[in-house]
Amino acid sequence: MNGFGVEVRDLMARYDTTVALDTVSFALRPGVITGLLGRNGSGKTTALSLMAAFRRPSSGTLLVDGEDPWENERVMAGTCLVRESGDVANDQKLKDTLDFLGDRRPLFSRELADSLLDRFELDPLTRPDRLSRGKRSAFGVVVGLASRTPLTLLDEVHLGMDAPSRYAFYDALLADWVEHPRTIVLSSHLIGEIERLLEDVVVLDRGKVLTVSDAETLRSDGVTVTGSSDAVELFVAGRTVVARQQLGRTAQATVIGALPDDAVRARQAGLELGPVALQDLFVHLTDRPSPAAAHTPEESR
Ligand SMILES: Nc1ncnc2c1ncn2[C@@H]1O[C@H](COP(=O)(O)OP(=O)(O)OP(=O)(O)O)[C@@H](O)[C@H]1O
Repeated sequence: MNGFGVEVRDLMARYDTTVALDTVSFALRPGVITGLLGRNGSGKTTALSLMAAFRRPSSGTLLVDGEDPWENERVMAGTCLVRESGDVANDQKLKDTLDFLGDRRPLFSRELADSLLDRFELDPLTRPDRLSRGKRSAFGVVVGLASRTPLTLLDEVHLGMDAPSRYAFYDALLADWVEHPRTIVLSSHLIGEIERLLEDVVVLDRGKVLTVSDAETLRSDGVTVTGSSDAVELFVAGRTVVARQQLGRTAQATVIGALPDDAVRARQAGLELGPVALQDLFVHLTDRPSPAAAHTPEESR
């Protein structure tokens, strides 16, 4: 399998008095696209910065391709972290940055970079500080994908990009990963948009690991039930419903905790079962009801 694996054991990261990661353990499978998900401040950027050796852990073990990444030339040359800011020299022409990366990164593809510049309508002779926010993000995407590093870490890189550009990014990422498999970590709040790309998922919450799973197993924990409102309500009575939708007389409810006889019961009731959106599961997993709201019945969304 191509790509670097990552092993994280009892990892702690502190900023003065703030504990950003609290004895966190998980592994990233080599050659797999993993979603690193979590609410604001859950520790995603910190975790990615540690993997890219931008920071040192306070304690614990972090291995990238079996080695400590800190000041490790081989591992650092094989790792590319692109953050929301783009992580590129602002005062250099895009073309010069790409020339520099082409010299420095052995697997860098200038052909891919040029085709992505075209796709995102980026002028190679301009500089990042003259670009709009979305175009600057798009250039971060160009750098991240064209580097083809064995470990590619993309931290909210799509911020500011409009929907057509984001979808072009997702398509390009998937197409290039299929041709050149490598380990890619995607951090994003737009879970609905990226979920089709993700094979594995790590969910962080307040500096702790909430879930580590392959996306399919995670999804199989829930089910959507669609049909006439009354039948749906009867089916989900007493169960954990995390989302509801209503279209005329047809209702859809998303239930967590699939039961073995769900398929039979649904057929008998004339209901259709379907897969759960990762976004709904994520909201459920990371939900923190306020004390006042904890006793109110579940509301329709
Ligand atoms: N430079 C810093 N100095 C002090 N505290 C920091 C610093 N960077 C992050 N933190 C704190 O560490 C915790 C984790 O932050 P981090 O940026 O890793 O979260 P995140 O999941 O990437 O958040 P977001 O989704 O909002 O980008 C937060 O409590 C944050 O306030």
